[in-house]
Amino acid sequence: MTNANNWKLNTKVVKIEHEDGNHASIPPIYQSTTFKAKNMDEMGQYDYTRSGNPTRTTLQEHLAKIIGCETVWAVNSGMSALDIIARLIKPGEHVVAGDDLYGGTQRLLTFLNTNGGANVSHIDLTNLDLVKKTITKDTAVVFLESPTNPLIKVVDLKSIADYAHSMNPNALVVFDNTMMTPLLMKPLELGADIQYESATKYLNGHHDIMAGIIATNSEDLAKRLFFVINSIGSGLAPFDSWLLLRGLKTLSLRLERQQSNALKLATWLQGQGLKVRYPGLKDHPQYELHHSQCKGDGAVLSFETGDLKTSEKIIAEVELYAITVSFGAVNSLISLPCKMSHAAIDPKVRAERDFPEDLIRICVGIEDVDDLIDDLNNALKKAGVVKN
Ligand SMILES: Cc1ncc(COP(=O)(O)O)c(C=O)c1O
Ligand SMILES: N[C@@H](CCSC[C@H](N)C(=O)O)C(=O)O
Repeated sequence: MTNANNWKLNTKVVKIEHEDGNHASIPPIYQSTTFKAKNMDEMGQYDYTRSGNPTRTTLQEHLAKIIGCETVWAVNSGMSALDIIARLIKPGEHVVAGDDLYGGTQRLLTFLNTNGGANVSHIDLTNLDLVKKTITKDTAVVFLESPTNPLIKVVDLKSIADYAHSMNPNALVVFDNTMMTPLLMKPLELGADIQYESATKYLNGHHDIMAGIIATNSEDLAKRLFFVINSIGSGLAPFDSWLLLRGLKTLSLRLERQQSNALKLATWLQGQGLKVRYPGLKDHPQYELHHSQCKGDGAVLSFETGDLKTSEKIIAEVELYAITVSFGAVNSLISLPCKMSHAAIDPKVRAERDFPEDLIRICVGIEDVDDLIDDLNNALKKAGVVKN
């Protein structure tokens, strides 16, 4: 009699089930393109790594347990995950997407829109009246992300999914859960048909691989998604699958420290009189909504200084934070989204969407929070934002 189904998520992330025949404690890396057939009529489970690989299977099954879903496919980046999902859209179909999605997501959806692949309406998904006006019986797919990167806006997944399905039972609600991870949010339980994540971020946690995951409870969707993955060859490579398996073991521990650091840093920044966006702050406009659908706040925050040059000076002066794009690694990062992660969005579009050019994004790591505050304090002083 096993108790495994009752294990808490903190346990499930650590306990990787696998069997390789030699009883290795850690899942081996099957760094092999091909697998031998017993004979010409019996191919066995694996033939070619594009179609399937045991290390990738171990990862996918492990993730399915963590997410609590039927199927997970591991692919070679978060963008690849989106591309695979987008191939389910038929030419000209109506797609509704947020106006504050990650820059790369916006770029791919814009490409689809301008190349006849889809008819995309980008709207403010925090406005439920607008959502109801825009989603119709002809809407085929709704793309959501929450909290958004980097404006930290929260969308009401359950209400939007219920409404989309009431208008069109076949509509696909697709949720990008990169910011929250399966530990803090369960999009499939809230009505999403497909959940995807850039595993490059928190799931791996060490900024040493690119990876994406796609999760669903629908057997039909799982098959259609696998058809695309196998056809275009976007399954995650064995070594990257192995690194992701390794990274996942510390996900819960990393997130715990990152979130506690993020809340302290956000509170401190707010104390300096800055406009801070973080869902853990009680005055976040969607604090209640966020906490009704998530178990934590993540570790990405952003703040405005009111002046682009001041923001640039702060970023130039920090010593501890790496100036890089991306988030979810164990070390803290700082960036200017309008010039870095979100440069792919036309500046005119950014302005229309109230995307502040001076917005600084911080992705909080696991360092000692006192050092993180000290370093930022020094930079704020040098930039003339604080006096002492
Ligand atoms: C919210 C979000 N979704 C998806 C992606 C794309 O993931 P990847 O970089 O792994 O392709 C990113 C960042 O790149 C992201 O921030
Ligand atoms: N040059 C890259 C930028 C990647 S941004 C990565 C990440 N999602 C973030 O928000 O920092 C590109 O063109 O995609």
